Amino acid sequence: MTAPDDPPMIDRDLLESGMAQPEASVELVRPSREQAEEAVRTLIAWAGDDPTREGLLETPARVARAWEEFFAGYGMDPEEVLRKTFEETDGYDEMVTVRDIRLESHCEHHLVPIVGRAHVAYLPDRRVVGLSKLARVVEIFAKRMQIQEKLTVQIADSIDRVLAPKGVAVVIEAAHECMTTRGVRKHESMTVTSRMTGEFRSNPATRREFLAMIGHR
Ligand SMILES: Nc1nc2c(ncn2[C@@H]2O[C@H](COP(=O)(O)OP(=O)(O)OP(=O)(O)O)[C@@H](O)[C@H]2O)c(=O)[nH]1
Ligand SMILES: [Zn+2]
Repeated sequence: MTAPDDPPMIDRDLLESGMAQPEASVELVRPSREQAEEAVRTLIAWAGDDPTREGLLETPARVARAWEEFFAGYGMDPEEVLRKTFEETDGYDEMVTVRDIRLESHCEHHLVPIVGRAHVAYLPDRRVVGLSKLARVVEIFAKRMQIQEKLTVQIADSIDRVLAPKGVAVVIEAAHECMTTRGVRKHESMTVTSRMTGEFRSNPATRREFLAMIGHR
């Protein structure tokens, strides 16, 4: 039996499967699919409806499947995706920018959608990465429970770590449904976050060039 003051345990299988973020430090025991569906039935009843009526009978299973999509990013390794690079670039050393990457995430406070766009740029140092991989990295971190600031940093820093470029810039513009459909209900509000590393941080001209590329006012 575990003594009450033992250090918290991390479920190793869960960590290795990638379903837990590495910074997790509390006990993580992954419930079964059936337990997850039961939790949905509980929420339906708590909201005031009858989970046994025909229209809602399959809802717990559908919600579980939807969550597998919404949170698929726990099972994926963004650094693995970035590891395949190309060095035959004929000396290309200007900025590479992929802008307007559609972003769909969920806020970790209310578990409701965050929807917007991400713009990702880097200044290559000899090697470049497949363009789709930048969008894949956005996708992997977005498909987790997030706050926009952390999402922005995670995308930029993973590219920085794996590609070791001269700099990385990430800007995210997004609407948070927890601010639009509930709570303060500010329908038009957009949250803009950015993370700049290397030359994007140290050189105002590089930063300006990037902001012009993504059409920032
Ligand atoms: N910094 C940050 N805050 C977020 C993000 N997504 C949602 N939030 C905020 O998280 C906060 C949670 O505040 P709480 O006071 O604990 O929760 P709440 O009572 O539901 O707050 P209200 O939304 O103001 O009704 C709210 O201010 C949300 O707007 C995010 O990506 N980054
Ligand atoms: Zn929220």
